[in-house]
Order: sequence, then C-alpha cells, then structure tokens
Amino acid sequence: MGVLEDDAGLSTKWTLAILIAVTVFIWGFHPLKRWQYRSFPGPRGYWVVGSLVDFVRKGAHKVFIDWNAKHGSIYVIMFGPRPIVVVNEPEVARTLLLTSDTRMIARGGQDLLSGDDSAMQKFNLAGMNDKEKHRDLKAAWLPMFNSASLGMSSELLNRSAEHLCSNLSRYARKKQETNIWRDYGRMTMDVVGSVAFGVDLHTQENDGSENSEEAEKLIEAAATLFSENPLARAGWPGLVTLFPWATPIIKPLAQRFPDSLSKRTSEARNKLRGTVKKLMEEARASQAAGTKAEPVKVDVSVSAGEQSAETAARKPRALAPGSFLRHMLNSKHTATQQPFSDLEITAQAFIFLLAGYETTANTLAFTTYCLATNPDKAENLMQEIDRESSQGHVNQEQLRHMPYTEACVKEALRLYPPATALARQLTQDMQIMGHRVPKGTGIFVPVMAFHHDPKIYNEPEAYKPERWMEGTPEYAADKHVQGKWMPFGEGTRVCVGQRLALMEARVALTHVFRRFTFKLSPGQVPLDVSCPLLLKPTTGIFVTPVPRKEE
Ligand code: HEM
Repeated sequence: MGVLEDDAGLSTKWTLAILIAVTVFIWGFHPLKRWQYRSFPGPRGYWVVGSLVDFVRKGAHKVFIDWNAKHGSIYVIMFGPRPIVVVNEPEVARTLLLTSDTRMIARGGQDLLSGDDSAMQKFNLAGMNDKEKHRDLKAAWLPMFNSASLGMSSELLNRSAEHLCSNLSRYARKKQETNIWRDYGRMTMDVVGSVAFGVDLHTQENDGSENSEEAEKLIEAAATLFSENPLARAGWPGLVTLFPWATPIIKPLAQRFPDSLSKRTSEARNKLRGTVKKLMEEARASQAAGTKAEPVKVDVSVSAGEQSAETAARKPRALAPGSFLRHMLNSKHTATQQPFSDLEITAQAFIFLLAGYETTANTLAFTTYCLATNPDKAENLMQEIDRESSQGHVNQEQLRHMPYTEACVKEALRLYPPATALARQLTQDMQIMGHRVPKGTGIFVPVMAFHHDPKIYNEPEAYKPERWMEGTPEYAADKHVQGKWMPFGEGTRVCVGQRLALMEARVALTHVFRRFTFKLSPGQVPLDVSCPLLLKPTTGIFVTPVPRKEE
C-alpha cells in the first residue's frame, strides 16, 4: 500500500514538472503575440530572445538589409516578447512617420533609470512622449535653429573649425597620424559648449592643462553613453527587455548590484548632468543678478610660435548672445505662458549636449573618409571651396552657393547615417499595407537599408555627391521616391538640430579642405563600422593631414 502511494505521489510530481517544463518551453516562443501578428512574415527567432540575438550580433546597420531581402515590404520581428513591425517601404514609412508622433521607448536601458537620470530622460525633447508637452517643448526649441539664430551661431562654428584646423596643422607639420573622428568629436563638443551654453568647454585644447583634462573627461563621458549597446551583454537591461513584467523586481536588484556597463554609464551620466547643472546654475545666477551670463573665463594663452589664425582661434570667447541656455531661460510654455522649470531646461541642455556631439562628429568623420577614398570628389569640393570661400569666415550666404559641399555631406549621410533606424510606437490601431497593426505596437523604419537599396540608388555603395545635384547624370540614374533619404528622421519627431548640424558640417569641411587633404593610414579601407547605438567607425578613422599649400 505504502509503496503504491509513494509511486502515485512521485508520478504526480513528475507529471507536474513535465507540464511546467512544456509550458515554459511553449511560453518561450511567445505564442499569443505571434498569433496576434500571424498575418506578418518575419524571422523565426530564437526561444525567449526572439530576433534580439541577430539584431545585436549583426548590428542595426546590417541586420535590416538581411531581413528586408528575406521578408519583403513589411514584417514583424520579436524583441524578446515584444513584437515590432518593420516597415520596409520608404514612401509608406514616410507617411507613417508624418502621422505618428510617439517615439518607441527602448525598454532595457530606460526602465532602469531612476531619480535625476529618469527625469532627464522623460523631460527632454527626444524622450518626451506626451503629445502636447512635446509640441510645447519643440516650439520652444525651434527658434534656436531659424536663419537668424544660425547666423549668430555661424561665427562660433567658424571659430571652432579654425581651432580644429590649427590642431590638424600641428599633426601635418609633424607628418603625424591622427584619429580624425576624435578630432571632430572635440570640435563638435566645442560647438555644443559655445552654441548651447555660451561657454568655452576647452575641448580642443588637448594641452594637458587642468581645463583640457576636465574637457577630456566630459568627452569621455559623452562617448561612453554611445559606446555599447546595453542589450549586447548579459546584464540587467537585457533581463528587463526579455522579462518586462519582472521590472519591479529587477530594478532594485540592478540598483543594488549594478553590472559593469551600468556602472560606467551611470558615472558618465552623473558627469554630464553635473556639468549641465553647473552651467545652468551659473546662467540662472547671472540672470538673477541682471547681468549677462559670462563664459567660464580661463587664460588660454597661446604658446610661442603659433600662427596668427591659431592665435585668433584660441582667444577666450565672448558669450554667444543667442545661446540655447539663455534662450530656454527666457522661453515660456505656449499654453500657460509659465517659464520652463530648471529641471525642464536642464533636461533640454542635457539632450542638446548628447545629440549635438556624436552625430555630427560621426558625419564629419565619414565625409572625410569618403573624400579621402574618392580623390576626384575631394578635388571637386576643393574647387568649389577655393572659388566661393577661399579665406576667412564662411557665412550662410556663401554656403548657399556651395551645393557640392552640401552634396558631399548628404551623400556621406546616405552611406553612413548615424541613426540607422527610426522608432515609433502606435498610439492607435492602424492599417499598414493591408495589415491591421494594433495600438501599442513598436515600429522600426530601416533608414540605412533604404539608403543602400539598389532599386532606388544606382550603384548604392559608390560615393557620388553628384546624385544630389539636379541635372547631373548621377541624379538622373537614381529613382526619386519620398522617404529614400531620412538621416534626420521625418514628421513631428524629426531632428530639431538638423539645420545646425548641416551648417556645422559644411563650415567645418570648408575650413578643413581649404587647408588639407588626407592620407589614410594603412588598413583603413574598407572602413570598419559598428552600430552599438549610433553608426560609428569602430575604432576611428586614422589619417595624416597633408597641407595643400606651404603652411
Ligand atoms: C548629423 C547630425 C545629426 C543627425 C544625423 C541626427 C539625427 C537625428 C535623428 C534620426 C533623430 C530622430 C528623428 C525621428 O525619430 O524621426 C533626431 C532627433 C533629435 N535630434 Fe538630431 N541629429 C543630428 C544632430 C543633432 C544636433 C546638432 C542636435 C542638437 C540640437 C540634435 C538634437 C536632436 C533632438 C533634440 C532630437 C529629438 C527631436 C524630437 O523628438 O522631437 N540633433 N536626430
């Protein structure tokens, strides 16, 4: 009797264990979600993780090109348990972007933020997902990028570009290699300092002084936030992505026992937030005192033997009259006419610093690489520069007469868009290309794949600035469909800094290619790129600047 009862108990336990194992196994394929999106084709994906593994392993710059070829115009991928629809048709994608205004929140990293970090994220223009508040914020940002404001910024952009050239000329004199990606990074951070905060952040000095060491730390912190995809390693963000329902348990654990990447990014965020807050406090204090906010003045005395252009570039700066911080301090909410709070302004300044730094540096580095590998195109560019702006500061009017310079940047942004895909989240059910897509679904628009599509671009892998100039055979050879070029996104969430970025890039290229050509170091072709968050040269772009004329 006793033996029989034991046997029955044992087999019940086994049955239960097998049942649980089978349920967990089936659950790992997310059958309900897959059923809901059954009309869509898409990669099969792995157990629990779905398509995340391929996304992280191949990188967002490559994986969509592969998936698009296999699954066609619209398909679904599984980010763990989360279905995301990929709209692989430029015109349809553009229409969708024009009507949908909510950015998809990347669960992993953002769900784990708390305190000031979380506030910075939620209140900044890019992270704000409340429709009304986003409109209000964007209305406050936009005047910073109209022609009049850009005209004021132009002077600062020219000075930063001159400073970059003085650094490049030092390498040129020594016939020394440099990682031009980092040089451009120092320049774009310099621009953020002057345009956003009206101060000299000293990021281009690189002379071992206290200021320059502090500046290096700032750059390092900004670079850290772009350096790794948090989903690429086994850590807390990955767990939240795979098991979002467990966030309330995971979050306190992640805070108590942070993994190494979380530690580094948290330190980086602290550094950046600290800098932004300090600048904000200084600006607020000087506003309260009724004085102009003064730049952080530090003696940047010129070392003996430097040239006069360098001397001009290294003088302490006057405060930019139209700096973003001052503009925001004077802005008001449209509906209530209340001024923005310190937290709101700090969050905007924080995202300006991040968004304005790496994107533009990568764009300039990629453009320089494209020109160094296509000397005939570099020659065309230099002819235009020599004709339209051979010396001094380049202004908006001159830039208007430099279509080839603009085309060089546009074409580099086509081949290497820093943001390789755009993300949205539907706030209502939608019908897309014959499929019903439920409210709440995440959407990816694979911009980089559009930019390399041979059905749109003739010889898509070739660098041809002429394809952006009407009347040329290269322009005629491409197909002209809306949405085929979207490095800055589209619709209400389009990049607010687009005009500044394009102007900054053209000003920098004008100064740089007026004075130098570039010899690529061995091993640079083909360029090794990766896409942890933004598309970037994996380690950099190594070149030796060669002066065009005797310096
Ligand atoms: C070449 C340089 C740049 C590129 C390629 C770039 C690209 C982008 C892209 C793709 C988006 C998302 C658009 C969308 O979802 O439709 C974006 C948004 C944004 N960018 Fe840029 N960006 C650049 C420079 C800048 C600069 C200099 C700033 C600084 C002012 C900036 C500030 C922002 C902000 C605040 C947003 C969020 C806009 C919103 O949600 O309304 N960007 N950018």
